[in-house]
Amino acid sequence: MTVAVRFRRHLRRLLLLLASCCLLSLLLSAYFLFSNSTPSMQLGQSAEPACSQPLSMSSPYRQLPYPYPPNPPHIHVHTEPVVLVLVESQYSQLGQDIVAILESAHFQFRMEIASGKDTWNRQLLHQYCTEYRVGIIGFYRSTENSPPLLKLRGLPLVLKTNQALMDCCVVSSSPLLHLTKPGSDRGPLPGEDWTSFYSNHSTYQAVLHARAREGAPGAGSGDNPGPGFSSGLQATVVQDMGLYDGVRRVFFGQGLGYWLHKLILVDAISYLTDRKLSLGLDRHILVDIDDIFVGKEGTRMNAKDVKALLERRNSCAHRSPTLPSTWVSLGNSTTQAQCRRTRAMICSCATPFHNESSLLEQMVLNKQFALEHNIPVDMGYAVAPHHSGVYPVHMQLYEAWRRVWNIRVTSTEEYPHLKPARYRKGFIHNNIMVLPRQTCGLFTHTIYYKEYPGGPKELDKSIGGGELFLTVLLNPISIFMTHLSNYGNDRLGLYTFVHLASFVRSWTNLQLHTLPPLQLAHKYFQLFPEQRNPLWQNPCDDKRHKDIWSKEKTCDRLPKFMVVGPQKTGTTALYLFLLMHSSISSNFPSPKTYEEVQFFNTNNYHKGIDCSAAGLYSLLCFFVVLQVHGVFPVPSNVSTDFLFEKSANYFPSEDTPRRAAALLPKAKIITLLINPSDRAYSWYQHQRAHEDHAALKFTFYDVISAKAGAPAELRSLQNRCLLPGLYSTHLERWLTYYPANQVMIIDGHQLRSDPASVMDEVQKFLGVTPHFNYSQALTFDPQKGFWCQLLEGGKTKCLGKSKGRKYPPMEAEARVYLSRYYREHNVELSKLLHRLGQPLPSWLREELQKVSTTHLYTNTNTVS
Ligand SMILES: Nc1ncnc2c1ncn2[C@@H]1O[C@H](COP(=O)(O)OS(=O)(=O)O)[C@@H](OP(=O)(O)O)[C@H]1O
Repeated sequence: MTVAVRFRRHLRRLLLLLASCCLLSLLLSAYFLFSNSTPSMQLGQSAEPACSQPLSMSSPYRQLPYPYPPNPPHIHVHTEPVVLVLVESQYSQLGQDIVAILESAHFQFRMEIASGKDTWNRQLLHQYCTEYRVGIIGFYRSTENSPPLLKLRGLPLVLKTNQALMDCCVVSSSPLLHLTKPGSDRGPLPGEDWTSFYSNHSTYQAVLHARAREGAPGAGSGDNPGPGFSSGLQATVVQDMGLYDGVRRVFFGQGLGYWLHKLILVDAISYLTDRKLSLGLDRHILVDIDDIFVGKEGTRMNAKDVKALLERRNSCAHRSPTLPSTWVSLGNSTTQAQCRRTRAMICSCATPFHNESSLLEQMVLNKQFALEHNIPVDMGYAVAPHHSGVYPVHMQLYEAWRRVWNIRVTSTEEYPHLKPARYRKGFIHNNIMVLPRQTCGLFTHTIYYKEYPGGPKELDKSIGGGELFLTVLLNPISIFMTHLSNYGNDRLGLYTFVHLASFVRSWTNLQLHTLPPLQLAHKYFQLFPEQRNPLWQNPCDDKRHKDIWSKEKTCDRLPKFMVVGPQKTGTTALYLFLLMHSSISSNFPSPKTYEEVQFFNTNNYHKGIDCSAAGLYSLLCFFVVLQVHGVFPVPSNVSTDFLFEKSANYFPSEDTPRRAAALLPKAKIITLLINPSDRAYSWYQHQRAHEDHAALKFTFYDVISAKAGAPAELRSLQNRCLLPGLYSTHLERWLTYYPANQVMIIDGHQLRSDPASVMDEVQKFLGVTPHFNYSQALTFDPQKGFWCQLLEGGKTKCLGKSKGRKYPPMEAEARVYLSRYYREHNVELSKLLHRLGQPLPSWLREELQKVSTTHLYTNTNTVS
């Protein structure tokens, strides 16, 4: 199949999905794609962001399927708009620039590689956009081969290519403007490959104008570009108000290399989505001043510098306030020696983290010093030197901060990683709110404007539409770190923020504010509640994190694979069989959860991956620290040994796959499936054995067929019986986070009847050596009725009496009910297994057989 044919099919499927979602949600969306063009248009230079309907999976837990799922849980129900970005290649610079903006603005998007030369695609997209009122943003960039003039196919718009332009200005009457304030940017525009637009149709209005550069062809020629354009000026960004063919569009006459295009792009998305994807006008900024006590002699602030800082701050605060107030965070000495010498206010000192008492001792000294010198001690905000202990998290620091300083807020640029900056996030750990910190280019060693790395122009560029400006534009809350020396000498810190505020004020309608750290942090997590819970990563995957991760900690002991369940499918048998292999080991049992760690789906996760008394059950504690206490086997060889954990309730957990993939992206995942009806029944019997009140009181049929108004305990038992059996839904979730070749799906019935052959497959899947011969090591125990470990002398070691219980067979009525209940899910599972190239287990074939028999029966009935 050619790429074009495949893309066409893919696109058709995608659009059908989007279309059906539009109908479902009745949300209008915008959808941007490349403009269609004359035959000479090069899609290699085009990339199109498109807004469409949202993707969000309905949770099977939110709606219990009663009596049969009204909406099968695999149906996508869209609730938020999504941008669809069509790029010609994944290496497209323009595509990457667009994605960077969408990510920074927290707009959901989906990227597709598309060939715009295909007329069929264009027709399909046009039809889609017209029908669902989806807007289009297109970029046109001239090449050497572009004809000087060309007409856009199907639209009354003419393009003039390869121009050198100057003096760009924002057209004040453009209805597209939201963040952007009209203004003029004097001087030449970057590049000589600009395209401008002309039209006689009133649907087009200019958004940006420029003039031909003096001496360039066409300069001063007095073009008449059309009714929506100013005579003699070139329109380099135009908006189509949809009066011609019903589709609203915005066209850019170049990529996003020019800073003003980035600003206009954000407004264009907002305009075409009727403000559904839009940034508010408020921006909060906090500027920390660090290294108060440790600046080199001669570079520290003097009294005049302090006065200048305060004056500037007060004057700006008076005017609306446009220059943020600064909240001074003192401390952060670079070494412990300096720390001791200066006893700075919040000098937590990088080492030694493992020694909580010495950390506490030093903090107490620092606090005393602060109190003696009337330095405020009640801000609840601190930063750590080099981000040590904040991320990756060291419990000792968090504890000491809380106990000595009552710290409630900190900031770091390390979570989840330093780069790319736009991915930085916040989280809350141990009741301390950690905010993302942004970079502003003022490093400790940068003292003079003229010595700015790369030259002063670099700083001015960053302020004037570059990185610093974009940080403020795209983040509702920005925290910057500066250093004392930046406010002495030539006062580069002041220069930077005063100019930044003035640039923001001249080009945008943004309102700049500041707040004390605690209020700012509350605001941050109100805006981004989804960031509250952290997502732990492996500290050894990032060199910077590894460097600040305490020396006595190691990442070698993280699991290489996980048995994730679901419960009652034979996970304990698999666990026992795996441990018989000389290269495979696991955690030792815990008093509460026996062999299961249950880290990712319980409160243990919130304790973090660091080990302390509080984090006793955290994963790394199991795999790292408990070995210190002799609880965990020390591996003989880290690279050939296979550590694993088995927690059977991971399988249906919403959070686990995401959390596991963040910490253990390379881990292999093993899941076992038995007939979901048998699984439900086994769970019910398990609960009876544990004297669960509802399980003892109600029959199995009562449980599975309980209606919406049934008692809570009954409904809860029903959920736990039925929901883990929605296999396709749960598997799809795992497959969103792990590639298919890292996931093994075992037929649990086969494990029960022929464990040796299953264990051979498992060994192959894991790549574990040496090969272990399970057919010699396992034997069928007729008394137990299951396969068990064969011990020396012919004795057997079987699982305890809670595995392989004796109970009456399931009633026929319940089986019929459950077969119907799981019918659709089993069909979905068969499709999924087919997609993965996996054989169907015999229980699934039998269930599918029932489906086709029922269909036949229904059809016959209908005909007769
Ligand atoms: N070799 C062997 N020995 C004992 N039991 C075996 C074995 N192989 C599979 N099974 C089946 O495993 C079922 C228990 O599954 P789990 O271990 O996953 O249960 S749990 O979720 O950990 O409680 C258990 O379910 P019940 O029969 O309902 O007790 C068994 O059917």
